[in-house]
Order: sequence, then C-alpha cells, then structure tokens
Amino acid sequence: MESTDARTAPAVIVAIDGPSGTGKSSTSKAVAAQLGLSYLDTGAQYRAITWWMVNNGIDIADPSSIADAAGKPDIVSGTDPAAPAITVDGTDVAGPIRTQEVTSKVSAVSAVPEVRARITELQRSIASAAVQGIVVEGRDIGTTVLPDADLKIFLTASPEARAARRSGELKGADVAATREALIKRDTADSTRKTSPLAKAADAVEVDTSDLTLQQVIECVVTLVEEKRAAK
Ligand SMILES: Nc1ncnc2c1ncn2[C@@H]1O[C@H](COP(=O)(O)OP(=O)(O)O)[C@@H](O)[C@H]1O
Ligand SMILES: Nc1ccn([C@@H]2O[C@H](COP(=O)(O)OP(=O)(O)O)[C@@H](O)[C@H]2O)c(=O)n1
Repeated sequence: MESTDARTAPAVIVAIDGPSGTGKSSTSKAVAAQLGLSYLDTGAQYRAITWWMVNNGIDIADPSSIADAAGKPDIVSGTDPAAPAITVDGTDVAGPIRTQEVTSKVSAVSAVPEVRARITELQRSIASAAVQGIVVEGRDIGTTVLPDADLKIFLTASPEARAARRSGELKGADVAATREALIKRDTADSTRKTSPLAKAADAVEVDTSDLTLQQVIECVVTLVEEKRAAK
C-alpha cells in the first residue's frame, strides 16, 4: 500500500502497549518514522523518574516518600523517532535509565499513584501537541492515558521469545535469569492497583513470537493507513 503524504494526512493517535520485549519500542519508532508521526516512549519517562529517585536517595521501598518527591524532577521527552531523547533537570539520562538498578526498581516507582498522575498529565500534553499525530508506547496508553486513540495495538510474545531478545541486547546475559526478571516485572506491572498493564477492550492483539520485526512494522503501518483512510 502506498503511504499517505504525512503533511496532508489527518493527525492520527496510535497507542502501542504490551509487556517487556514484545517489540513496542522498535515497532513504534519505525512506524512513526515511516509515517511522519511523533513518537513517545513512556517507559523511558518512568525510568527517568526512577533514576531521579535513586540519585536523590529516596527510599524506593517507601511509597509515601516516592509520592512526596513525585513532583520534583523536571522530565522532558523528545518526540523525534529518529533520535528519542530524555532529560531530567536538563541532564541527558538516555543511558543511565537503562541500568539494571533502574530496571529492577522502576515497577515499584511506577506503581505509586502520584507518580502516575504526574507522568500521565505529561504524556497527554505531549500527545495533544503532536500536529501530525503520534505513536505512544507503554503499558496503559490504550486503557488510561489515551482511551480515545484512533488505533490501539497490544503486542504479546512468549516469555521465551522475549527473554531471548532481551538477553541478546544485554550481550551474554543469562536467558533463564532474564526470563525470570521479565516475568517478575510483568507481574508487578499487571497487578498494581493504579492503571495496570492491560489490553484495552478495543485493542488489536498481535503475537510477535514468530514474526520478524519487519513483519510487525508492516502490520501496524497497514492498520494505521486504514485508520487514516477512514478519517
Ligand atoms: N518481532 C521481533 N523479532 C525479533 N526480534 C525483535 C522483534 N521485535 C523486537 N525485537 C528485538 O527485541 C528487542 C526488544 O525489543 P523492544 O522493541 O525494545 O521491545 P519492548 O519495547 O516491547 O520492550 C530489541 O532488540 C528488538 O530489536
Ligand atoms: N505506560 C507505562 C510505561 C512503562 N511503565 C513502567 O515502566 C517500566 C519500564 O518500561 P519500559 O517500556 O522501558 O520497559 P521495557 O519494555 O523497555 O523493558 C515498566 O516495567 C513499568 O513499570 C508503566 O508503568 N506505564
């Protein structure tokens, strides 16, 4: 299918949710770049606020300390899919937010309602400022952040496929240990009270276990083009 000219196409809001390692970031960036849309990695925002909490000595085991500090860091996200950027109080944290320490603490921080309220507000204002439209990826975009999104995708994949992908990225990381860590984080994210990881009732579910990344991208691009054509 021929792509619509991004400058004349109606703005489209796309929500892509799912657990870790299902391909959300890679798919969202590629779809946004191909269709001339903005891109927002909401996981990076939760990682950024977690990084700030760790760096400022906040006790991650104490939700009320996290809640009290939730309004302090200034988090700014870039929305260019070719160069996703994230800063906290002006410092580039794109690297530091991917450490094992942040990864192991992010679910506890993101479960705190005050953190979610703050980050959700930020996400909505970024989405509403995206003139051509935006692809927003996370855990609760279709259910809570942008319930009126034009298209909602829920990506899944087997724990084995996800662990193999992640340990490939972490160069030499043990697949079994990576699989356990992923499952632990999924369980925490899916069972928290406030805005858990969940598939929206009107989301299209795509199991990426046996698909190449290119196939997933093509599938989502086609679905977005169909939505745009119907607008
Ligand atoms: N369908 C796929 N097949 C194989 N590898 C994939 C596929 N989708 C993503 N990957 C790879 O898996 C890793 C995790 O993908 P990512 O997009 O970061 O997932 P998520 O954002 O859901 O955590 C990346 O190295 C990516 O290149
Ligand atoms: N919309 C979102 C996005 C992420 N998160 C939290 O942020 C964490 C990191 O998200 P991420 O997308 O960077 O994780 P990966 O899938 O890249 O490993 C998740 O495990 C959730 O705890 C969330 O609560 N809500």
